Amino acid sequence: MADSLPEALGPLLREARARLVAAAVDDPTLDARLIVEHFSGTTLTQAIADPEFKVHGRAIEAIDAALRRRAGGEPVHRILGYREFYGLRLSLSPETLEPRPDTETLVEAILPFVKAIAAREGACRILDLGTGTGAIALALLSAEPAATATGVDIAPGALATATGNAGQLGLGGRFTALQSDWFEKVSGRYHVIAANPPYITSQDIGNLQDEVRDFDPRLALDGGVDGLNPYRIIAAEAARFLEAEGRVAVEIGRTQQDEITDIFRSAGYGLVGAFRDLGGNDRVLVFQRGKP
Ligand SMILES: C[S@@+](CC[C@H](N)C(=O)[O-])C[C@H]1O[C@@H](n2cnc3c(N)ncnc32)[C@H](O)[C@@H]1O
Repeated sequence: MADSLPEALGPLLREARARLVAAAVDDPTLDARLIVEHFSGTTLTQAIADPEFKVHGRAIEAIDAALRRRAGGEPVHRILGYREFYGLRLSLSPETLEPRPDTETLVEAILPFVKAIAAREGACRILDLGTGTGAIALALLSAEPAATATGVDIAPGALATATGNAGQLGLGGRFTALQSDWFEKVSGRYHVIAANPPYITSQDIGNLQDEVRDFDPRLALDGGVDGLNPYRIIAAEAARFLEAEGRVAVEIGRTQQDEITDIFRSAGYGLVGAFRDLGGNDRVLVFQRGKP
């Protein structure tokens, strides 16, 4: 049985960090802070200004339980139940992928086009395929007030979470959730089709970091035998749902740029933008139909 946690905020943070160091957690300082602040409702400023501040017993119990889960390998954001994405707090659920900072590259890549269309036409319609928490759609809606988005997912639990997130962020009036196997139930035409589809090969799933393999849903990760199945479907079917001059923006695995460009070229699209993530990896491709 581990020692009980101190009540005073400063020592509590130190002990929380020490437990995570002992469990060889990757970033023990940050995770200890996130857990203590979340369950005690305190801030770093408070810990510095008033380290003797007493945290109440129920919060200590919750922090203790959360530290045990983290030490047992559960990702910190799964324990907190939310993750920040593009400055938005998004709730997670068992059926949603944890949105990653790499995916913010897609938002940044397509946002200038979304804004240009909204300025020219007074509206921009976005289709977010495999919306998960709603991350991509909601980030774009938060940045462009004239945009509307339909978030598609095959997982009903993901759509419930995305709808909840849209409501929490005051974006519910411009976000529609649609349960569909990719385009199966989609109708209408969109200026932007965005997707961060599953792109890990089925055989590589077992080699992923434990925190990804054991806690992100398999449906959000597995892109089939070569990891490219969802891109083939999107490239083959997007044209019927795109406005003239519309763009398709996809997140990709870091080694997939050439193969995915070929898939879209064969379907009549040209590559009009390629973007790297902050780690310098190829991460986002933007296509337009009829371009060389
Ligand atoms: C990599 S996750 C991306 C989630 C979110 N867009 C993000 O970037 O954080 C892929 C998403 O595609 C969804 N998905 C998987 N297969 C699908 C299908 N056949 N039709 C629609 N969505 C699917 C999964 O449920 C998951 O939410």
